[in-house]
Amino acid sequence: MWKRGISMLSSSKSRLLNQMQVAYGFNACQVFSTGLLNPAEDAVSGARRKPFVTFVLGGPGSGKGTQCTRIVNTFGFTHLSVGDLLRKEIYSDSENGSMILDTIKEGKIVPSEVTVKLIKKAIEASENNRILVDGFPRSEENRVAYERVGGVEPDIVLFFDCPKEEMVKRVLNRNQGRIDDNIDTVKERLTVFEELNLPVIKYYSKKGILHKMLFILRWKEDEIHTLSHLHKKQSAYIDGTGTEDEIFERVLPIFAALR
Ligand SMILES: Nc1ncnc2c1ncn2[C@@H]1O[C@H](COP(=O)(O)OP(=O)(O)OP(=O)(O)O)[C@@H](O)[C@H]1O
Ligand SMILES: O=c1ccn([C@@H]2O[C@H](COP(=O)(O)O)[C@@H](O)[C@H]2O)c(=O)[nH]1
Ligand SMILES: [Mg+2]
Repeated sequence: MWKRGISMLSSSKSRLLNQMQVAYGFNACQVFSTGLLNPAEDAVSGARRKPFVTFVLGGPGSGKGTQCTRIVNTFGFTHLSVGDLLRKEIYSDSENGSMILDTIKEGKIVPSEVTVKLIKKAIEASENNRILVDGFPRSEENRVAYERVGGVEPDIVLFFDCPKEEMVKRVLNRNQGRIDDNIDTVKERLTVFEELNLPVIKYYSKKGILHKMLFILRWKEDEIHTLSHLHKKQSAYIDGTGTEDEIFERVLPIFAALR
């Protein structure tokens, strides 16, 4: 699968990968073949290896899905968009379908037991050891429920920071027919993000596994100093503004060690 991926690389992607080789000292082909060498199961014992999990966080329209696609193409991760997993449930006759539909329409958060079960199932079904979990955990309750079931924390947490006005603009221009891409739901999603998701981001920041620091700048200025003072060493800034290419340039160094 990865070999086929390489042959399908467009010339612009190849150029970008070559630039990466120069900038970060690794070879794009190595990255793809590492995907082959990093299956979910141990080659000798056949036992399931601990997945290498990255949580991708950010407000609505901050560019999580867009950047996940690039990380997948470059570093051989499997992308689990939790929003997409939930949307599939709506159309799959699941007992929770109508509850999920209502919750998404309202911009609220689906109960942890539902999302954690879906994530666990998707990780177990993946043949890849590298997993991007996009859009989860949305709340402290989500985070604790995931840790209780999985027994582990994520290896990396990314946070795409974006001003509210830009996020709203992107969501309203998305044009993918999502039922929550309207001004009323977006307003609610922003409120939920601020009240329930920011505490999760702050938690990971304190643990030193958050690859983003200056988010506080846009949300709670008084806390910038404390957090950046405590966690300067472990943090890398991902500003979610600018072009998709510019943002991906900020993401690349975080995964460069994964050869
Ligand atoms: N850097 C960018 N500049 C302008 N538009 C962008 C940028 N990155 C993504 N977009 C566009 O903004 C919209 C939202 O992006 P995306 O779907 O990746 O966000 P998201 O964080 O996954 O949002 P959600 O939480 O609602 O799923 C898409 O239409 C995407 O094409
Ligand atoms: O962990 C999650 C993830 C998502 N939701 C609900 O889905 C929508 C859409 O999610 P996107 O990540 O923007 O695709 C979100 O607003 C929530 O209603 C959730 O409850 N829990
Ligand atoms: Mg998304």
